Amino acid sequence: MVNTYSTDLAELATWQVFCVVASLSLFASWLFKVAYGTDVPKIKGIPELPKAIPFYGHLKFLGSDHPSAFQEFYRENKYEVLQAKLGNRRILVVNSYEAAQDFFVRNASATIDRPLFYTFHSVVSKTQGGTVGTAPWNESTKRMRTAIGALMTRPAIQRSAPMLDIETSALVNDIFACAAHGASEVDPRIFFQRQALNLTLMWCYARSVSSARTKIALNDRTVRDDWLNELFQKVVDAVSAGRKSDCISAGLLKDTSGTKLTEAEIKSINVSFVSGGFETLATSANACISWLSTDEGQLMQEKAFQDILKHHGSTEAAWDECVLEEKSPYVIALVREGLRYYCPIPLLPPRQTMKPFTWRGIEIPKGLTVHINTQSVNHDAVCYGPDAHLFRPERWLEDGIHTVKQPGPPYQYSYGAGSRMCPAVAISNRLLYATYVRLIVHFHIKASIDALPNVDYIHFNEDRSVQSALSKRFKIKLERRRYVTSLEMCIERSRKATRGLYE
Ligand code: HEM
Repeated sequence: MVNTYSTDLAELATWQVFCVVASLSLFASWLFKVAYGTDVPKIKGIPELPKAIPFYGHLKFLGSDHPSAFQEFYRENKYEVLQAKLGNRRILVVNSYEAAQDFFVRNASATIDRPLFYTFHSVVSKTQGGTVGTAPWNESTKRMRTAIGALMTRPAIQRSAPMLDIETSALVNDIFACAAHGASEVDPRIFFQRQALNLTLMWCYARSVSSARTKIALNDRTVRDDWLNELFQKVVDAVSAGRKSDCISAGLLKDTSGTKLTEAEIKSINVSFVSGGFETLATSANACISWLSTDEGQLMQEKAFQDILKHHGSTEAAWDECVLEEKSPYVIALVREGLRYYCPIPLLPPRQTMKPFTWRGIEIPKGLTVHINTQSVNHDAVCYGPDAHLFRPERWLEDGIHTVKQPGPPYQYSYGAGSRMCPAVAISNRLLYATYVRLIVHFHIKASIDALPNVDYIHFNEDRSVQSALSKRFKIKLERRRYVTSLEMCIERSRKATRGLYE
């Protein structure tokens, strides 16, 4: 007779073994998925970076400077678009100008979304709310972009001229004073940072900051967040009390149109403006001035000076008009070349595909993260010619010498392109134009002998592991132009014209 007790035990043992094996296989399959899997499967037809490792994907292979690693790979292998794994996220990186146009301009509606990142959206952005530049495409983002569009019209920018006047005039005055009126050398970085920060603060909250507070605000995120909340609350109080406050926040709070924004959305626009504007503008201006200060740059300053006089008429007219109109083609070219050459954001904030589309016969799926490698696109020799690696404003002018025709809008990718392109292109170009004009008409900008700038388009950046570039420190000397004596008069005229406009 069969012993039922021992049969049961045997069955139990088999069952236990089965359960252990099943659990182990489930665990192994889960582990494999976590180690090697990606949110979107591999895309057929697009080359993938080599040397992915479990869990990290290509993060270690890419090192701390992702744009340069991708750019190098494009140069060596001619891969205009590459795929890579960052942890378990599959990304596409676009490295050539032509492919960037295909993805962002010709397929603008398919690349309008932005991905959600746990760390950013759940942790970092808790303090001030997210920015428009990191928000996925939804009804709220649509409303915010519409409101921003209305703030960036040509008449709105013309109305901002006094703000630009105050800030560019303050920059010239302060930097010259700090350089002991030409007697000593000066590190210009903090002045450009303060100019950009003040511009966005005035715009959003009708307030500016002292240099001491700029330093604290630049270095301490918590202080900055508290302070932005404080500034916003002041505007809310002023609007509730019926007091006049001439700024974006007040305008949006009082808006009675059908697209009225919530307070959280208005705060988000403010934070987007302050964070979107201050690092980018300051980096572009600082880097361009570093180039101008070199020996080669002296010739460019001279060409710019002559062109400014030709198109504005006189130094004084240029000082007054530059905040209202960009008349000098050479300075316009200088602004454009400065942005092309020194990318304030070398790898653009990611987009996410909203719908599938076909690119050169390859199916690009929905829900895929796409980055534009601006550093690579802006130095793409196929688009800009064999001298793409040189800083040459003349490439944007008809000079009859150079045969490669430069691209039309967006000219370069530092502002991005397509449906989520930077909405502040016109005002940023105007501020950079006015800054260069006001410095060039009064000074020869010369590099320091001991603290030379690094003018290389990759190595100018102090920390290549972070999203926004920041120029390494250097010093310049400001020598007054010999026959131009109107500096103090110009500064005084700006001061009088804008007195009492802002606190
Ligand atoms: C030289 C100056 C600037 C540069 C190089 C720059 C660059 C950029 C770039 C690359 C993007 C992402 C574009 C894309 O995904 O295609 C962006 C977005 C944005 N920028 Fe700028 N920016 C500058 C100045 C400013 C200023 C002054 C403001 C506001 C006052 C501003 C506000 C924004 C906003 C709100 C977005 C988000 C747009 C969206 O996601 O829909 N930017 N900017």
